[in-house]
Amino acid sequence: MLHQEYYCYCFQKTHMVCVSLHACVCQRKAIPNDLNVSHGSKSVLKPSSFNVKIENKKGPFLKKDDVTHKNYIPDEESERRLVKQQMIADQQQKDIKVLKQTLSTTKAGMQFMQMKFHEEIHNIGHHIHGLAHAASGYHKVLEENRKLYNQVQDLKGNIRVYCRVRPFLPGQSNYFSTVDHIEEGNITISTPAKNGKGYKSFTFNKVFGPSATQEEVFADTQPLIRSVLDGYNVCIFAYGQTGSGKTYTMTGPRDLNEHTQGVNYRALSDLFLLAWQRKDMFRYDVSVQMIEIYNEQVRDLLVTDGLNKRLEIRNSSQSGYSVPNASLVHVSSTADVIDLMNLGQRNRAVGATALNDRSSRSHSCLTVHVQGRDLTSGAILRGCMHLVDLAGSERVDKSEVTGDRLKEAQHINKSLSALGDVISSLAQKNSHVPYRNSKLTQLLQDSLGGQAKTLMFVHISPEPDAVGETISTLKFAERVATVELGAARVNKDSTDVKELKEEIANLKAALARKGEPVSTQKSSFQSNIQARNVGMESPSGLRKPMEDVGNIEVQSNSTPRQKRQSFDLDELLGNSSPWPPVSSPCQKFREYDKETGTGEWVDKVMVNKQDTLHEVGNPAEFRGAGNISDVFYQQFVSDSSKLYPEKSVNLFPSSNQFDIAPSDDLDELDAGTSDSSEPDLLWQFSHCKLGNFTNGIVPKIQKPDSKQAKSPELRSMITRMGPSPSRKVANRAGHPPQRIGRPTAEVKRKTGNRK
Ligand SMILES: Nc1ncnc2c1ncn2[C@@H]1O[C@H](COP(=O)(O)OP(=O)(O)OP(=O)(O)O)[C@@H](O)[C@H]1O
Repeated sequence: MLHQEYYCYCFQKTHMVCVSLHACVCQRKAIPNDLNVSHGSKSVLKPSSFNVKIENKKGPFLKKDDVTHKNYIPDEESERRLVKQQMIADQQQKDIKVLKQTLSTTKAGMQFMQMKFHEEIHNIGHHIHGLAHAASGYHKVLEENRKLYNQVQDLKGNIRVYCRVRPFLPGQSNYFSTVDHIEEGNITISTPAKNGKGYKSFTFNKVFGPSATQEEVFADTQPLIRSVLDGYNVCIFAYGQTGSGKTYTMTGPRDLNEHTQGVNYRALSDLFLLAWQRKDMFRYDVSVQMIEIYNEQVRDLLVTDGLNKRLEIRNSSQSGYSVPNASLVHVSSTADVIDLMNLGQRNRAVGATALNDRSSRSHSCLTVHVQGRDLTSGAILRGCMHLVDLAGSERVDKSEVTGDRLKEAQHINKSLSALGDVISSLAQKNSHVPYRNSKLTQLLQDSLGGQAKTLMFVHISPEPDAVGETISTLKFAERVATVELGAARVNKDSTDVKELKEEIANLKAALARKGEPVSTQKSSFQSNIQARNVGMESPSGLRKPMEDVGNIEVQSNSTPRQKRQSFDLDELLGNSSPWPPVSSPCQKFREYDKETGTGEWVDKVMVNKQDTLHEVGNPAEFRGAGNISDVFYQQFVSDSSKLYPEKSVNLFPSSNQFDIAPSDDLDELDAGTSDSSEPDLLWQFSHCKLGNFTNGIVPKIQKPDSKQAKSPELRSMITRMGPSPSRKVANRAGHPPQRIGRPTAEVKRKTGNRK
């Protein structure tokens, strides 16, 4: 502003100077005539070239007489004129001086302005540079924000949602895409509207455009997958309308190569790589299951005999497995995985529809179980990863399916709508979540409502005629993104907890023994081991399903009455042999475990609740569980070789199905856990409420006698039980052995509260 004023001022000055100069020139024009007249040939003022020119111009018009005549002008007059001219000359000198001054002031002003101008240009340059810097940092900040947002979501446990847009297929090159633009986590879809075009934007954790490669997609998924090795449960599922690219993302195209491999292959390769990198710290065992849900039936995709067993989905918190009867195959290299997946893909139900010539007609799930043993602390980490390729939703009028295909489509749509209901309930934080309405939601129960890290790939097709499905798919995905699972938790067993679990397993084995005649026990055990070995050594390399190998207790034909008798402590103690070295059964188990390489797939809930154990439980009380195990051990296992191997077998999840002293609580718990909550098994064990040992772990088919848990024999036995020899040393160190019966009432109350 200041500069502008100054500039105006200078302009005015300059203008004035010009006007003055002009006046001066005009005056000067008049001078020569006067001078000539007054002095004749003696001119007072030296004629300038200008004057000369004027003179010359005027020359032809001046006559000789005029000049002569003028010589007669009186001196007075000429003097007066001379003075006047002198005055004019003086005045002009003054004006010139002023003009010179003005000129120099103007010059200075101009210089000042120039300087200011440069200064300003420089400042603007700086400013622009700053803006350019800020602009370049803007994307960095955006990226940072996205990361932070993801971290916050992780903390809240939100389901992550990545969106992927399929490119046009060959032959569709002249189609218009409905995807208007993609920016970071934003995707805008152009929709047909009454008056021209409308736009709808959606925000997700990440959006992959049509040109995104399999490698790029995996790079953003890798950290999640890697956390399986750290003991987290992970679920990645692909959702979208039929033909939108779900199988492509999860598995890859038909002509599979290193570049086109999907998330499944890359995930397992990466797990092996990481396991190898950590080999000095951890020893990992990786096993794989692959199933599909076809027309609401669960089928094993890793069968080689072509037989289709009917499989059941269980709450995995009870056994560590969602589908315990499905083949579980130990894998130790990427090549193993590729073989298995190829087998699974061959067994999968696919069919041609008008929308996809190789449409998946089932939901497939590849489950990877990882168990890591910390070589220094002995702690066990257990992670499980579901990689789910859902069948695509389809409008049967478009897919033009009939007959079997139509039936499949109806099942697919029904189960996807059940998934939608579950998501809605979770998003609204309803107390009841209808997981039971479909096999798919039962399978995903732990991943959608548990403490897993869950990622959904939502797929969309870019074709204009799919825009309706695209919008509804994206709306569903936005809803999924609002579901909070709670922060994911690591499944980690400290060595203490591991020991306690082993003792619990021993106890269960002993209880099982008590109710069986010795001959039956032996044959039962042998047949199971045989079954196991057959599974291990089968040419296909596939293991026998878990239920076949670990379910000795279930096969027990002992009656509840017989079991109840087993709790008579006097009888137990009376017949007891000396304390065996306590380490031996566990040691046996470990050796067996090493041999088979199967690992101890133990109940997830037990692990998850170990903190609770430390918080609320009296360690001495907890140790009591070991006493029971030891007592039974003495009572029934004089020949330890008969028992120990079985104990190791019992450590497998299906051993949880052992039923001895169920209570009324059981049914409630079972019902309660069926939909959303998980039983707190370890907590119950930790309080040595023997009657509760089987809570939540008995299959419904074995209807329990609820009275037994509260039998007086059992109570008295618990009350009178002393510490285990294994814990005697600890007890002697200043602590009197604590009786475990005393806190029963309190324990009962706590157990009740937790339900
Ligand atoms: N990102 C991609 N790049 C190249 N081709 C792709 C991509 N995604 C999908 N395709 C191709 O699109 C077709 C349909 O993909 P795909 O079979 O994976 O769909 P889908 O969602 O699994 O279908 P459905 O639900 O019917 O099984 C296939 O030919 C596949 O190769």
